Amino acid sequence: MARADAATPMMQQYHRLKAEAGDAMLFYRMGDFFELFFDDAKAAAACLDIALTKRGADAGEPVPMCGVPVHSADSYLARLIKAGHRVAIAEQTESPAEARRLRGSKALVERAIVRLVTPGTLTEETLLDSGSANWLAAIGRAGEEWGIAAADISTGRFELIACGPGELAAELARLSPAETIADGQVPGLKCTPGKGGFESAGGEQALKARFAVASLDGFGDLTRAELAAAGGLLAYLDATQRSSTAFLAAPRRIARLQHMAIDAATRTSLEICRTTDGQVAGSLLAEVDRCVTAAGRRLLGGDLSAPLLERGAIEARLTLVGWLHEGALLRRRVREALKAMPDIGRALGRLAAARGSPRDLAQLRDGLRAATALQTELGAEDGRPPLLDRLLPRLGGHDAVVERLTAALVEAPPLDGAKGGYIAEGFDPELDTLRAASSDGRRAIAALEARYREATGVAALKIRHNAVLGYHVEVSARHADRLLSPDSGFTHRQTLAGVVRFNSPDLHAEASKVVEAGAHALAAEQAHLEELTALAVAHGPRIAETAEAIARIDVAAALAERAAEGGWCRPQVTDHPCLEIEGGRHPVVEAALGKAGERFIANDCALGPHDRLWLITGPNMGGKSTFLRQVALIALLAQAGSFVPAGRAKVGLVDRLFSRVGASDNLARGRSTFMVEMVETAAILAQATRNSLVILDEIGRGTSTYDGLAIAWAVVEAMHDTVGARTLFATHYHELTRLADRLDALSLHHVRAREWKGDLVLLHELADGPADRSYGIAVARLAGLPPAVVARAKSVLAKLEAGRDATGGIAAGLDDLPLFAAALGEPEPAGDPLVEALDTLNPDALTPREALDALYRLKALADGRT
Ligand SMILES: Nc1ncnc2c1ncn2[C@@H]1O[C@H](COP(=O)(O)OP(=O)(O)OP(=O)(O)O)[C@@H](O)[C@H]1O
Repeated sequence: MARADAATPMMQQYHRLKAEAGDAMLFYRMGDFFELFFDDAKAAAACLDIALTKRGADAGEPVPMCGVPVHSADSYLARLIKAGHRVAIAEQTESPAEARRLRGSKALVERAIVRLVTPGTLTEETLLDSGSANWLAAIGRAGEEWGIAAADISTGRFELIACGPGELAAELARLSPAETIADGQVPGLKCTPGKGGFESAGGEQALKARFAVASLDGFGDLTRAELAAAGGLLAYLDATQRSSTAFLAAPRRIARLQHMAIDAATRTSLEICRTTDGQVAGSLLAEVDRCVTAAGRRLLGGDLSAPLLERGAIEARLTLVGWLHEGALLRRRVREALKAMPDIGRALGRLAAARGSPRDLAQLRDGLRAATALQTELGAEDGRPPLLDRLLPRLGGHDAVVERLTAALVEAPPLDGAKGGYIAEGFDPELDTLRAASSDGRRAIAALEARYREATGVAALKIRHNAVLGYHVEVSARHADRLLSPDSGFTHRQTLAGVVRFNSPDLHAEASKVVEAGAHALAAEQAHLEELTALAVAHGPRIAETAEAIARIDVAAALAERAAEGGWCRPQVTDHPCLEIEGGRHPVVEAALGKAGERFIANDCALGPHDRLWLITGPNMGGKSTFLRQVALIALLAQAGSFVPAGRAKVGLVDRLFSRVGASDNLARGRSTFMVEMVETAAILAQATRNSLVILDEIGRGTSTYDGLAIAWAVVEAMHDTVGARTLFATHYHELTRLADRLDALSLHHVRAREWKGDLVLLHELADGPADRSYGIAVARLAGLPPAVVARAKSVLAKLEAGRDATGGIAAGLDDLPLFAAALGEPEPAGDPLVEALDTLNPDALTPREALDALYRLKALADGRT
């Protein structure tokens, strides 16, 4: 392609492969580089910040091109995948020498796409985050039923989930897949098109073939939608992996209603595994995580994303955490042992995907050996919890594999198998002979060097080796003459600045022996590598079980550690819909305050059938949001099987958790946030049950005062009367506190504040009853609003309050409303001009200057009225 050659055979081959790659970028292997052409080159050069060049021509136009070296391709791949690209890898499937031998001197090397790299089908360490699972999710459908097949081929986990139309989004939110595929569009979801196979009969066949079973009964009673999803998943894995088979353990069926339902908005709002801006740091996961293994970290993320619903399973986890919590010494020993364990789950994933290295085998050897040692150690402990007794057998049973790997491998094998040197001495006598021959040869060459030095009298003569010349004699240019004479026995090979290189018959003979023995030794090692890999993969399902058991023990020990560190308590879990927390704290806020040397104020909460809705008022910055979230997080932690940041906690099982924050807190999202808020509130009213926990933070404040109050009012009534879920409702609408007179199971609470010498002191302490006043102006002053404005606002407020008292306030008359009266839909009474003027103001949209003007206008209005 170096010259103007319209459709060279190579370009034809490129276009054919590119057509096959479809919308994926094509990495076209040329020697030591992967080259990209045309639009791929432009996009990749921009994304990777590498040089875009032009080369040759295609159809008369120069071809844009860029390339990445093969040896560092992984890091470039990682960046492209992160940026949302998919990449097809076209490898040379024969060597140039073979091509020439078969099809003549100008023959083009054959190439084929060996793999499609997509976000959900990665196995390389460098492309993956060690601390989180990497799910590929396929969505199947049969009538009204939906199914999800999810695989993490980096560890072989495989889940099947049946769900109804309304549950799909929440299940996917739990998995948070790196890639979601479907056959066509799924409303409300971003999916990549799959590679076909999304139908139940084919899916059933594919599953049977994959796991070599005659019947799928052993996997549970799979729905047609699940089978269709599995079909699509397996077809996609085959299409992307091509030259190798992705590792999958037998599918695990995730039963419907096995987990607390948490929708995507709630996950975001509670910042469970990531903060609102996508970081792990600052999330609940980061604050809880004391795992010492990457597998433990992945499992903990999964646990917090999917709290359990079954009391027995939760208690089993809590008992194990409790046991390790009490046994501080044992916990330390266990954690020390775990810390040294390699990530055998991912090592196995790489080996199974035929991308493993000798080091991965050594990791299995060391990891499995350590697992057996841990089994013995824990097996000797008294009073083991039942969950541990179920885990222990899974840690062992690897003796034969470990023995074989121990005999076969050197202690610390290289990451790259290409150069050999990983099979231990004494494992294979033939290999040892070949190695001896090669090292004899190298010794002979060393002897030859000494002999040549003597014969030529050139003390600085050296025998060197490089990839182009192989073994050769090298002398400095000054001494070259002695070797250049025709009868010297040396043949000239190369002259460089300063040095001249030669060959000789003796050297050639010895070198051939070395090279030949070396090549045979390498081939022998390669054969062993393949055989050992096959052995490990055949043993794979058992290894995957061990990896999971290790992760479970790590998570339990980590949670015990976290509890000990923070003085957390074991929650009591009950089926009764209550939520009693004494001395509860928000783990993330507490840690942040702790770093700044400040103390977190613990608060209590007591929700039950007769007091299920708490209406919380109090000043801005008073700690309302923090309190709401800490209660939700404590319930979530408890059901995930963790101790909780409280002095005492009793948690009635929560089937669904909802958290919503009023629109004005989310202005950054830039959509009609009030609309979003209302849609989400509607979803809660439709989905929450008596066993749910709902936290609503300033719902209704994204619109005008009257509308907002009216909506908040109606939502509180509906939560109380119809839904009956345990609810915490934080609001600035003091008018809502009147609802307490009418709604039996509603109680009033406030975060305390005090004005001291004219300054506002926020106590962050929850107390019974409504807040006495709103302190908005005091907070504004705290925030540094100019004294003149603060003073002016105070006098406006005084007037407003006087007006309000005279008319009965903006909620006047609501007391007489029958519940859900149609009257709520009627227009508001012709209002006070002052209130109406206030109503038209949107503080978020005002500049300070406009705000001041507005205050003057309001004041003028008020003056006119009195
Ligand atoms: N229990 C507590 N102990 C100590 N500090 C707290 C506590 N709760 C909250 N805070 C501090 O107060 C800040 C504000 O809390 P939060 O956002 O919960 O207030 P808010 O009442 O919801 O305010 P707004 O009404 O303006 O949204 C927090 O960032 C934290 O620093």
